[in-house]
Amino acid sequence: MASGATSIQIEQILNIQGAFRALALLNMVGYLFPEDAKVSDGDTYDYIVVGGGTAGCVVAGRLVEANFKTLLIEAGNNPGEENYAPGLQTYIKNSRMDWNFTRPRDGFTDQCHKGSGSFFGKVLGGTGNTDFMLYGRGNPQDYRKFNEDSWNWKNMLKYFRKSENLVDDEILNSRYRRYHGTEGRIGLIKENRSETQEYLQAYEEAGKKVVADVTGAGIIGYSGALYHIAKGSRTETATAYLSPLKDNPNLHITRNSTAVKIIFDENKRAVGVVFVKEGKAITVRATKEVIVTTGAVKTPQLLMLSGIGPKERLEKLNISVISNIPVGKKLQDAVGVLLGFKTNKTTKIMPFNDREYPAQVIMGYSSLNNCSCDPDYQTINYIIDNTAYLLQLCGFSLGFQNSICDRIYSKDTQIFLSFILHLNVRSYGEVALRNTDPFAMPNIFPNYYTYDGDLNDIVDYIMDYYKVIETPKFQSMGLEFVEATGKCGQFQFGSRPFWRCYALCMIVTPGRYVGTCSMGSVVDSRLKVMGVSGLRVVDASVIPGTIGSALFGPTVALAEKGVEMIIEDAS
Ligand SMILES: Cc1cc2nc3c(=O)[nH]c(=O)nc-3n(C[C@H](O)[C@H](O)[C@H](O)COP(=O)(O)OP(=O)(O)OC[C@H]3O[C@@H](n4cnc5c(N)ncnc54)[C@H](O)[C@@H]3O)c2cc1C
Repeated sequence: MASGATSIQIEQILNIQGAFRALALLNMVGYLFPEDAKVSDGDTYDYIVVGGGTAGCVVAGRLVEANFKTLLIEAGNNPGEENYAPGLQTYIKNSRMDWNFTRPRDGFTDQCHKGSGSFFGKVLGGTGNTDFMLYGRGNPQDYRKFNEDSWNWKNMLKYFRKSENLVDDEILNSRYRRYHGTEGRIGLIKENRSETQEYLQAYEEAGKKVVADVTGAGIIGYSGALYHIAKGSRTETATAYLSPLKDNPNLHITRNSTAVKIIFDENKRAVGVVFVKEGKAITVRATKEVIVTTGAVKTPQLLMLSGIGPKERLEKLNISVISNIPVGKKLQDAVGVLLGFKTNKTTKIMPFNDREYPAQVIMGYSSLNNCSCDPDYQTINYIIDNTAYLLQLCGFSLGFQNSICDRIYSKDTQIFLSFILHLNVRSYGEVALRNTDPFAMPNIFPNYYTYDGDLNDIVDYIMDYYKVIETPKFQSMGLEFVEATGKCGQFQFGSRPFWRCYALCMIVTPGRYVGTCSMGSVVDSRLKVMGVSGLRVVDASVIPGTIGSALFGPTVALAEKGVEMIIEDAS
């Protein structure tokens, strides 16, 4: 092990980020989007969409296509080159495009990390323009949590198909073809590199079902991952939905503009928004609706600052209550653990190609009960030849302490990482106002493992998954588990106390925040905010419980469905 390998890599990231900061001044991808709109106090639009992220760009784009004069208010600026080159994703964290949300240390789940937080996009395109680009859609069981027939899996499939443009012969020539779209806005690929095939074969020999595609028909099995990437470039909603409308006079975008309050008339109808740009407060009006799409952390904050939220909390801050509903209350995130393995496979030295995803990824769904069609846990498995990337991912993106990443690191041999994620956590957290300053971060309390059963489940899932690693094929590839924590050795290896200790230290929280404006308690099934009119929320915050995949795909589909309802209601 090279001493301090992780800290050297992190230093390199910081240097390169300095170069990206300078390049941002050139606004190199600015030509893809409309110029900033000149917005004055009192300007009126049909619709105001607050938040130009994953959902917001879909909503604004579709409204403009339907000939509505629409203002999109985005706190961030245009993206940069690093957003579009898949190999440069690591450099986005902690940059100008990161909200830098932090959460209080709980002393329990933060034993082995350098800080507590997650990076969410503050940029046109939002978190879909900064995320890890893995594509998923969840499973039918996840959509039962909506408790609304119109949002069940079968109905959502229409919007997944509508949004997707999948290019992959293996899937398109298989029985899974019918679950995917090929003419939508979001380009998708599945990489079929040779190393992936070898690992898939190992899963198959370990008794796992290997299929062409596990992204959501309730399949228990393994396949190569899908990515929201096309032709070597990240696909996301700003370029997909706004760029084609660049010259449309109905599309108005104001960047570097932070919405601070929604305005209501005496009938509790949302009629406008106040936002701050370059230190100046500007009030704009909507004749039809205000649509909030600022994501699972900022949407509850904006609603609460505007008087929509739990009465007792708002009154403590002297905010006049317009609608007493449980905004912020049902925060959930997926939670899981990272297992690191060394292998006996020599790394392939390949020239760095920023247009390629930096690792090969295999996605799997498993159930403890062999008869069940509903998966209990997901595994995301990274085959890493680029060992610099391993250190960047471990020490920077995931924020583990450097000593942990140094233990997993191997200079010359391939590393295999398995993330095991709980698909049905029962712990709930909260997003709450810290104060009435709209520029202050809200308090984020994810409350991981406050329901102890979640941690016990994770231990079960690790023990179940570990049987795969012990099979002859994986052993012939030299898979050797790394006890990276350096502190769980006091327990007998493989025992429940061992895995419990390990899972707490090696906890991963993938930023799948949902539930803070949950359907059924904050919005109705048409995404209208309860107790007021003229206001909807259309983003990941309305999803009532964890989804069994990363959230970009589900959020795009949700936005397609949401904006269809908005347009229906306008006529
Ligand atoms: C670290 C991380 C990795 C992830 N990796 C993946 C992945 O690999 N694959 C995947 O499918 N999903 C991934 N996700 C999740 C997924 O990308 C997001 O959940 C999804 O994009 C959320 O969409 P959204 O529209 O709800 O919010 P966002 O896309 O975050 O959009 C919110 C927008 O509102 C803006 N905004 C916020 N407040 C204001 C305000 N007051 N005024 C004006 N604008 C405002 C923000 O700047 C942002 O642009 C990841 C998430 C995280 C945190």
